[in-house]
Amino acid sequence: MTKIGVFGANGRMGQALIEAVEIEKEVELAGAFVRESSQYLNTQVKALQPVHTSALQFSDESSEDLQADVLIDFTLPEGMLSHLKVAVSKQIPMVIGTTGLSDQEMAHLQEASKHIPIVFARNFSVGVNLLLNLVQTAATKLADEMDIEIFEAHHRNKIDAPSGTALAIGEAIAEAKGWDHDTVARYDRSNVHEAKSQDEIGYSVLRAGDIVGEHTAYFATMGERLELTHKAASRLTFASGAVRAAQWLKNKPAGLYDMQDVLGLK
Ligand SMILES: NC(=O)C1=CN([C@@H]2O[C@H](COP(=O)(O)OP(=O)(O)OC[C@H]3O[C@@H](n4cnc5c(N)ncnc54)[C@H](OP(=O)(O)O)[C@@H]3O)[C@@H](O)[C@H]2O)C=CC1
Ligand SMILES: O=C(O)C1=N[C@H](C(=O)O)C[C@H](O)C1
Repeated sequence: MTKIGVFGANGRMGQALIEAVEIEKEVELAGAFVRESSQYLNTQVKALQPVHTSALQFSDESSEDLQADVLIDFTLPEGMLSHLKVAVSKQIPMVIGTTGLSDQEMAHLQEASKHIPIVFARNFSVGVNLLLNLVQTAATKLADEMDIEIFEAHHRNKIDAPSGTALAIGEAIAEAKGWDHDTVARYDRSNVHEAKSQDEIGYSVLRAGDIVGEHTAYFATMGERLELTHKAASRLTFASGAVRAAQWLKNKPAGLYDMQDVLGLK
């Protein structure tokens, strides 16, 4: 039995994680953690998530007696970093899905992984992790004069853009091509008054309504176009993947792992 603690437990992903823990038989909820200032502190977890049957209450993430076999964080970069400090000080493995990290924030995460095992993934679905392999095949097998573009669509409340997944797809393509991603990434063409070059990766973003998460990598040339698309229909997909990662991580040595390690896709 793996005891799981969920940070940001009142958030969209926090709620999906609680549901995923409830569904999976080999795990149990050790804690549903919210900020000290949260209106949900000390209220029943099920008041927010009606399908949840646990009698647990939301508890304070800064509490001294916070305990779990594995902690899961899908919050914001600032919150994730403070949760990471807690995990390192208590020597608890951590699964992290928070996106929008700066290079400096990523460096903190890498440093922490010298002390505890961490799974960090910008997408916990099986499909997207397979897609990361498929785009590398397309990038290496297709002719060099392909235009490469990545499109992503998410719900109106998503803060970071492009999505972590879009960037992971772009980085996978750049790696396969032997390109430096930061050099070839093109986020905005509004001031570029010239034709598309074939050694760049263009990104475009849509934010609307309740879209859970859609990503397409385009490989296009004269006369044909290959589109590799993934569509997530429910946040439970990501949450179940994170719970699976937590079970996999429980007895691993310190280090930085990703969802492809968990799924054996490397
Ligand atoms: N890797 C993956 O597969 C996926 C990753 N994500 C990522 O997960 C993250 C969360 O997404 P989502 O659930 O939609 O967002 P929500 O806004 O619904 O939830 C964010 C949660 O983080 C908490 N939080 C924010 N700032 C802090 C802080 N400084 N300290 C402590 N807690 C904080 C919020 O608490 P409060 O309510 O008190 O503000 C809330 O509980 C995003 O980065 C998103 O991109 C999402 C889906 C899949
Ligand atoms: O914020 C979201 O919702 C999602 N975020 C992740 C990302 O940035 O790629 C994963 C998923 O697409 C949903």
